[in-house]
Amino acid sequence: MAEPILEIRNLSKHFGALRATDDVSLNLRPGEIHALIGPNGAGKSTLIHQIAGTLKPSAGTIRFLGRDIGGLGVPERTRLGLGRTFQISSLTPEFSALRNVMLAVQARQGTSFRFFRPVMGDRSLTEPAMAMLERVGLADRAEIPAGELSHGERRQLEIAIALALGSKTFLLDEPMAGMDSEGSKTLTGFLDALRHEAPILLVEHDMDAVFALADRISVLVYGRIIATGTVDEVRTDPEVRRAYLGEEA
Ligand SMILES: Nc1ncnc2c1ncn2[C@@H]1O[C@H](COP(=O)(O)OP(=O)(O)OP(=O)(O)O)[C@@H](O)[C@H]1O
Repeated sequence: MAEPILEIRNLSKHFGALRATDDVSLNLRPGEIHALIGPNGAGKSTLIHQIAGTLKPSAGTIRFLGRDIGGLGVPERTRLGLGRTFQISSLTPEFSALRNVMLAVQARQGTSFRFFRPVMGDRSLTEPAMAMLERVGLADRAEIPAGELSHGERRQLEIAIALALGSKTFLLDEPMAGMDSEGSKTLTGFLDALRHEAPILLVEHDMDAVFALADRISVLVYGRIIATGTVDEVRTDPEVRRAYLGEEA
C-alpha cells in the first residue's frame, strides 16, 4: 500500500478539562478522500486546526510527506503543500477569477517586484493561472469578479488558488455548508476528480456527499475516533449507529 501523505499519531487537544481531541490517529493516502464525521462538538474542526497549524496540539505528532511538521507555523506548512481552503477572505471579491489566481501564481513565483509591469498582460502569470482555472472547471468564468461567482464556484476558485500555491493535500472543513442540492452535487463531482490531484481530508455534515465521495470514513465522538473504515464498514458498525448515525443509517 502507498505511503500515507499525512499521518496523525495520538493527537490531543485539551481546553482546560475538555479533551476536544483525544488520542486521535489517522492517515491520508495518495488519491483518497478520507472523511471525518461526527456530531456537533466532536472535535472535527479542532483536529483540522491542529493539522493546519492554527492550534497547537497538547500531545501527538503530525507527519506530512514524511516530515514531522508539528513545530512548523501555518505559512511553512502551506509552503510544503498543505492546503486549507474555504476561508472566503482569501479571495479578493472585486478582482476577476483570473486575477485572483494570478496573485497566487505570482506569490508562488516570488515575483512581486514586477508590480510596476501591467500584471494582466504578463503571460508568465496569465497562462499558468488560466491553466489552473481550466483544471477546476472555471475557465469560462475567468473574467467574472470573484464576488459575483456562485457559492460553489467560489470554492472551486479557492481550490484553484490553493493549487496555484502548490497544495498537494487539502483539508476541507464543511465545503458543502450553505449550498443548495444542485450546488453540492456539482461540488461533489468536482471533489471526486480533485482527489486524483491531491488527497482530501474532508469534514462534512452532508451525508449524501460523504457517502458518495469517501474512500474511508473516520467517526469522531467526544474527541475520540470510534471507527475507521469504508463507507459500508462504517454504516454497519454497531457503535457508529448507536453513537452517531442512529436508525437512519
Ligand atoms: N478555543 C476553544 N476554547 C475552548 N473550547 C473550545 C475551543 N474550540 C473548541 N472548543 C470546544 O471543543 C469541542 C470541539 O469543538 P469543535 O469545534 O472542534 O467540534 P466540531 O466537531 O467541529 O463541531 P461542529 O460539527 O459543530 O463544527 C467543543 O466542545 C467546543 O466547545
